[in-house]
Amino acid sequence: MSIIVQKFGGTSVANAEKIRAAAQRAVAAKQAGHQVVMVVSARGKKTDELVRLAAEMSENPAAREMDMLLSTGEQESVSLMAMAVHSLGEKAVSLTGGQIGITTDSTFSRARIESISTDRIRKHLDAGEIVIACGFQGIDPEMNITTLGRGGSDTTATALAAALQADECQIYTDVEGVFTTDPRVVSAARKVSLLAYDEMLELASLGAGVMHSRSIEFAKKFCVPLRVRPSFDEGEGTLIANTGEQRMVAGLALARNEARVTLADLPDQPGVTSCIFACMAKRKIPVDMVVQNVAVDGKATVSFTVQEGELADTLTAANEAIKILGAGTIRSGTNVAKLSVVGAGMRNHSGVAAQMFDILLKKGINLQMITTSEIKISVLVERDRCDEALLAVHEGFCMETAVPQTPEIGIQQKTKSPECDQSEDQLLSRIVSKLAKMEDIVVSEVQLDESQSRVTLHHIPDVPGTCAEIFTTVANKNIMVDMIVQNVSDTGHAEVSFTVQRTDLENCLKLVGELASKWDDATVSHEPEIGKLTVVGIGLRTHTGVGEKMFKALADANINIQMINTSEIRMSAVVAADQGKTGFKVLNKAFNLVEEA
Ligand SMILES: Nc1ncnc2c1ncn2[C@@H]1O[C@H](COP(=O)(O)OP(=O)(O)O)[C@@H](O)[C@H]1O
Ligand SMILES: N[C@@H](CC(=O)OP(=O)(O)O)C(=O)O
Repeated sequence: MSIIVQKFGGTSVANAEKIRAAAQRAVAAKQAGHQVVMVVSARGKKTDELVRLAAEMSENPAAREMDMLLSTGEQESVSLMAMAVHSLGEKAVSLTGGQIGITTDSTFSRARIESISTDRIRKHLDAGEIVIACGFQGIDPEMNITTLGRGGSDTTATALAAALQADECQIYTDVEGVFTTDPRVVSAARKVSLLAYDEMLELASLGAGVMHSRSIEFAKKFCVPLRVRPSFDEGEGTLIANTGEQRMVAGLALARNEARVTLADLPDQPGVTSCIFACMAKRKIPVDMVVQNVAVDGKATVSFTVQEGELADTLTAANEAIKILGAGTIRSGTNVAKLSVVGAGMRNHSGVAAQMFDILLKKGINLQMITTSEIKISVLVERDRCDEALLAVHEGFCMETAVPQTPEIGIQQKTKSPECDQSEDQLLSRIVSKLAKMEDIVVSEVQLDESQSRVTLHHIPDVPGTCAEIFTTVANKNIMVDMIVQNVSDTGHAEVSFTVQRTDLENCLKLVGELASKWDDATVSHEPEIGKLTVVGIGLRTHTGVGEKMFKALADANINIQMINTSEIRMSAVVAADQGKTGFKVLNKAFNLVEEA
């Protein structure tokens, strides 16, 4: 019999009427012939209330007691839900995380799921009961109650769906589905019918609040079709699954509360990035928008962003790194927000970044930092203008219209869509079947690309429009740009590096040379042959250990890193061409992957 998991978020169970409506939905699915598992969050703002209550008791409540407290919000709603189902004449049983058999590690307030025993759930389902599970919680090996981190009920739902091999995991919420961007911020946002796992993974980790990125990791790893649906009507919502659709721009995400950190005057030698990542990973700080540009005068600069709430911890970790490295200075700033564009089709189009930069130029918004990955572009902008930036990019790409928009700038390359590649799915399922713990990191592949060159523009004006001009000029000549990194500037001048195909290098140098000659003191440097090493997997950025492992393996092999970019599905490092093959070997070893002959 088919199993359906239905998750109801806090807003969908906020009062008795809503609880009854959710119960009716589960009963309807049951009566349509499915076995039904409901995952329910705490009602309305209950979890926030509990957090406030704890703050009244203590400035620094014990983590164990916090989890004990917060888990009660879900316990309240599952029992009410079971009563509602009973009153509709169906059998139902409510279960806590521990009763279900969700075992986690002991990291209170952000525990990771280790395993789920499905025996008890199956017994209840086979007895014709609707199982109503508490979201967001589990139990550690010492029987302590743990919670999975705020918003963690999505994770419970997809993890249960994965363990039960459910036919669909439905996430019921207070909007029609996943929109091109938060519909509460941009009223013209449009609901998207279909998204690829990778697109949703990137959107969720870059700030789209509708889903928790960890839950998409489960869905992708275990191939669970996810459907985000409205709890208030019969809308079909958004299906998140493997799809070959190649939209240039599928969605936008805004992370408002970012902080930027720059470590400058670092020695330009192997091990620097590794040391910084290790210090961050030790404190479990997820860093994003990591930008390391080519060194100038033997001194390297690494910038990255973290959530503002993590800044104090990050600065302590950065100080530690500098002490270990024996050199370096730290700068940081908080009035910034990160705006990201995500779309699986951008991997084949030369103009998405150029068009985004052009849209922001027309608003006079400066790009303080840029990083791109295969299917996303992130820029750091002034926080006070981030809503304006979001709106402008949404409008500029005509995202309110249902027809996929192709950028006006650049061309589309004809390449096959990787999502349709079945061998990739098989590779993934082989790796997932060997995981010791459900939330272990999945690294499926290491790639070496030896077909690219690196181009850097030094000392360019740090004003709106510079990058728009560079990348529009390049895209208009049909040159495909792969990685782009631009570091934070505190000097009025910036540096931007990018990679292009070696066959396009000559053309590209001519174009950027002409541009650079217009700007006082701007110069161009390049490296005709580089190696681009990429680690491919799922949830790479949110698991802080992946960067640490990657950069340590490269440092141990004495390989210097010239450029970095990171995303949820890929982490890339540019190294010297003659070190590419060694890098490929050591990374395969570090991630226990069999090296291909
Ligand atoms: N791209 C997006 N699409 C849809 N909703 C989004 C998006 N980005 C952010 N949101 C916000 O996510 C909210 C739903 O998530 P959440 O409040 O966690 O719901 P729940 O209580 O059901 O878990 C919506 O109300 C919406 O404001
Ligand atoms: N109640 C928890 C878990 C959760 O996922 O809630 P929601 O589904 O309402 O986002 C929280 O507020 O974090």
